[in-house]
Amino acid sequence: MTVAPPPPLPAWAYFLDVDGTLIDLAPTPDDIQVDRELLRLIEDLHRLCNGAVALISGRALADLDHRLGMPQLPMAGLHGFEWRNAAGNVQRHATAGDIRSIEQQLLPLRRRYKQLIFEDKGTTLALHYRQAPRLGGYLHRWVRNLVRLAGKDLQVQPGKRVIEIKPRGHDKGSAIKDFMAQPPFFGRTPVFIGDDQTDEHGFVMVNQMGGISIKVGRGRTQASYRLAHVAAVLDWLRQITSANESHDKESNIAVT
Ligand SMILES: O=P(O)(O)OC[C@H]1O[C@H](O[C@H]2O[C@H](CO)[C@@H](O)[C@H](O)[C@H]2O)[C@H](O)[C@@H](O)[C@@H]1O
Repeated sequence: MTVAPPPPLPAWAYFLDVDGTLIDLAPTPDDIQVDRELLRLIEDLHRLCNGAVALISGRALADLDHRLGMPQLPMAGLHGFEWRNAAGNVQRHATAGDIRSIEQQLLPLRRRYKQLIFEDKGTTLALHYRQAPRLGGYLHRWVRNLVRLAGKDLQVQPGKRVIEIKPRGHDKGSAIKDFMAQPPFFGRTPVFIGDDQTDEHGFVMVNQMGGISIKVGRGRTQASYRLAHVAAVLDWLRQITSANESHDKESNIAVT
């Protein structure tokens, strides 16, 4: 069922997934297009919501900073394993599990299937098969088995044409909970928008907090609301900025 979310309010706290939510998916992680209009929208939202806007991504903070160039923006990276709060303090959670051994064991797969893209994010690893979708089932079984044999400290996080291996203990839900305990998020109604399986942790957390969870696109979800695609997300968020523009215009008219 498709339920449209209510109009957004500047008094809420906004947690935004990146790939597939703010930015259209691309053939490879490096191919995403970040346009100026998106950056302006994020900046406007951040200002109009008194700073209560954070990105919640599977990408690393360094990657997001490199692509977006917004070093002041609160963000959680690596599915919740690192985060930067509104004061600019960066925290990286301690991890267990031998991710380097998994990296070594993935080498034969990478040598055999040249279409696979391997993303080493330090704390987590991602194996992308968007260029070879038919390998998906086989790769998922292979990696699941590998991670199971490695013990209980690591887990598989499936995503869109990607299999990620990450430590247990943190996720997008825990990142949102951490942000909500601090200013300027504290006391606001949390909104989380995401499109992928890793975002389900965020939806569950926001639902528990009485917030607004929004799934982008199709598929089973714990989210309460749905938006069809990236353009619909941006249009929905723009209601805040355009309402403010018309308010400014009205005040200008009143003053002059
Ligand atoms: O949590 P997100 O911000 O949505 O990040 C999830 C993963 O996104 C990236 O991979 C996905 O997007 C790529 C570019 O569009 C696409 O080629 C790939 O198939 C998708 O899975 C990123 O590369 C991962 O590190 C993120 O975890």
